[in-house]
Amino acid sequence: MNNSESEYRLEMNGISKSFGIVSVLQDVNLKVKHGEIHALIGENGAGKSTLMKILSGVHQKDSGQVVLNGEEINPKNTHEGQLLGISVVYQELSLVNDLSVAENIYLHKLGANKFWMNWKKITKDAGELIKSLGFDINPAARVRDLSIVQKQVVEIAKALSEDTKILVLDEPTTVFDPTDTQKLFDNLLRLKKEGVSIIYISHHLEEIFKIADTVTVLKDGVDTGSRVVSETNTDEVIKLMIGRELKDLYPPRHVEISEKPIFSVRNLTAKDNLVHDVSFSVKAGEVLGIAGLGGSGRTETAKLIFGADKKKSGVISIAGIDLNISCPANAVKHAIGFVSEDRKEEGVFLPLSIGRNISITNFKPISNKFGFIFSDKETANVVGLIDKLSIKTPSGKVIVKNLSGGNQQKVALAKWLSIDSKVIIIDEPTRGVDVGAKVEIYNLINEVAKKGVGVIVISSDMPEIMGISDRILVMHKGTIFGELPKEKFSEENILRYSIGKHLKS
Ligand SMILES: Nc1ncnc2c1ncn2[C@@H]1O[C@H](COP(=O)(O)OP(=O)(O)OP(=O)(O)O)[C@@H](O)[C@H]1O
Repeated sequence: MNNSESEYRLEMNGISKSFGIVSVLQDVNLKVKHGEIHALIGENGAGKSTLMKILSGVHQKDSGQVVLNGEEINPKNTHEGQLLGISVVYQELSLVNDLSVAENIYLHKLGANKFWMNWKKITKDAGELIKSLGFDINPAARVRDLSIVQKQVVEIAKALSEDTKILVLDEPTTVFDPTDTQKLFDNLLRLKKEGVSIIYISHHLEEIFKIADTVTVLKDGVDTGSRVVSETNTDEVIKLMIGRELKDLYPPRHVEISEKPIFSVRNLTAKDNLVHDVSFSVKAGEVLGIAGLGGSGRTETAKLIFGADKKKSGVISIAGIDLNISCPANAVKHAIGFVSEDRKEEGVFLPLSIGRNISITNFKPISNKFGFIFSDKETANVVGLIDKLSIKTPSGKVIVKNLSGGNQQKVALAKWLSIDSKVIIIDEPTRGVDVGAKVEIYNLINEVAKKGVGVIVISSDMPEIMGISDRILVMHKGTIFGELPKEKFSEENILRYSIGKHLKS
């Protein structure tokens, strides 16, 4: 059999890559067949995205060989990668906010020798492409005005607007609810049938066992093995990933919950009415989960509380005292913390160091009365948190932009855990975070609750929200539709409330 008849469409052989003195990939092999879904998994910072960036032309390898359809390739940039049929949907959305959906999808077609495009036709094509994926988004809308779920769909449509041979999806479902995830899977199975090879990166192991044919595991820049999915199991895969067995994904909670609420909202209604009549309270030490489908108003409720969105009416109170929260700075002053779901836009400052990001919410302990920051104090302040959250970095001085996605998420979290909040709202706490680090984040949530903080966790991850909450509120159409005490937790009950149905008696 000569190379061009190989059973593999893609072979990445012995790939190594360093950034400066940091070695990120060492002698990595990845072999992907025609028309298969190949999962690529590993802890945060293991090198998954870097390997895919070498494949697509963003980075150049130091050594090794990439063979596509029997021919060695060396794309120098993403445009060359695209011409070879390699399309990547990155974890960090790369859309241009001020352009329309259609312009974003077809922008790359404006090559060096093309200055004019028929935008009317392109808008129509973009609409059809999105519809063919089973979603409904106005192709003429500005990307800035889309929800994060819609932005992710546009990213996927953009990747498919080319003649794609290899489609790489880097954690595509982190913003999706179960219905959207299923739609994506249907599309992937269709593409697979059409012969497209799909490389699927995810920290959700259940997704891998649902749709992937093969799985390759990376650990600290080395591939620790590939397995046929039907011949392996979760325990084996976790062991390849973290080098040990994992006992409790959801650590047991030993936290005393107060009698009285520490935080409450009454009849909270947004100026645009998209969220209306939301009333609930959280007790000190309690972890309150908020579930619901995308667009049900979970994140919008958090933003209203935090003063990031304007409210029409409603009362917010801490320890029984009514507050007037007009803006996020005001919310922080009243000891309300908020970890946003949109890491890139609102969660971290990418050009700043880890240390500055963590201390930005609270400069007082590390600055003098004129506001000068003592950088040694700042560094000392963050070292503990870096350690606690296992943020993979040589030092707190590293620029956040250069961290892996999951480690950026940990920085976003550490930023808020470093201040003394009375209530903290965490929107999708483990988005993009590997299974080992998830446990560390859950432990930290328990620790924060133990200090008497009321913790509100918004999550689309059903096992997670059931695993860490004391009580779950379910939102539907902008308001709270139902409340589940621990003994009523089940995926079915959450889903029923999410779609506006009552529980079966
Ligand atoms: N441009 C860069 N400069 C310096 N270091 C980098 C750069 N890009 C990535 N790294 C480092 O390379 C390592 C691997 O990162 P990568 O993004 O490939 O990990 P990952 O497996 O995709 O992680 P995650 O699951 O968190 O997304 C990390 O330690 C990261 O900090």
